[in-house]
Amino acid sequence: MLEDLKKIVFEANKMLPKYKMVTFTWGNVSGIDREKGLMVIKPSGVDYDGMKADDMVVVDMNGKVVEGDYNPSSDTDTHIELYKACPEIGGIVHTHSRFATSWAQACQDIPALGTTHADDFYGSIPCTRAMTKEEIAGSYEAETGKVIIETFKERNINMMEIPGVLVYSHGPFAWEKDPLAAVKKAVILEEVALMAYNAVTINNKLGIMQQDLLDKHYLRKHGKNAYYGQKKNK
Ligand SMILES: O=C(CO)[C@@H](O)[C@H](O)COP(=O)(O)O
Repeated sequence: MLEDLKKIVFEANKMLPKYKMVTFTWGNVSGIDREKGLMVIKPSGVDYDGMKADDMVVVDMNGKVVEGDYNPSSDTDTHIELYKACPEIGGIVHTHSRFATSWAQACQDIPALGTTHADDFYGSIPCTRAMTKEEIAGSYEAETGKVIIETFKERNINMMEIPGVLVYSHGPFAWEKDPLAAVKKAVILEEVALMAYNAVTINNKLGIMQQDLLDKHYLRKHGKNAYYGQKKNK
């Protein structure tokens, strides 16, 4: 039901200020009803404090508003491009969380340095290239989505194994199978951005963590024999 999705997307958006992922009206969360071909997203520039579920904006997959009184988020076309590219995505989050945005502004991948990172991202979190003048002058947000997809294709990264990206000079996007899980992933992305910043500040000669350790932790949570949250064997 679209009303249920609006409530979920609303709750997910309200988690952003709760987890201190945004200031003022920055950031946005969306969800998708693939059967109806509709996306629900935060209204643009509306304060989180007074926001209601009914303020969420419903758009079709061309970005046309089909329900809602406000303009949809200015990042709507970026979200749409990501949903079109990866059918497994059910929720997308964009924030300006401080440390992830700092890595995006520095145009540096967030390196995989520890098991906290490995639990949720199967490798370094990529930063996109700078966009061309034409891309910026054109449909910037849609082009942003296309550049994200290009980054993952060129680097042969599975979007659900590393469900996050840094958009150069902009900030992080994170995604998951639903909006609430996507917000959790965005919070973890910010945490590992902070940890990585501290680690490289303490030791600027750090390399990426051992692949064996990365594999063990990622697969322990996401592999076919996942351990976390599973009932113990009889
Ligand atoms: O990067 C920007 C603005 O610089 C946007 O991503 C805002 O952070 C959120 O915009 P709306 O979702 O309110 O349109």
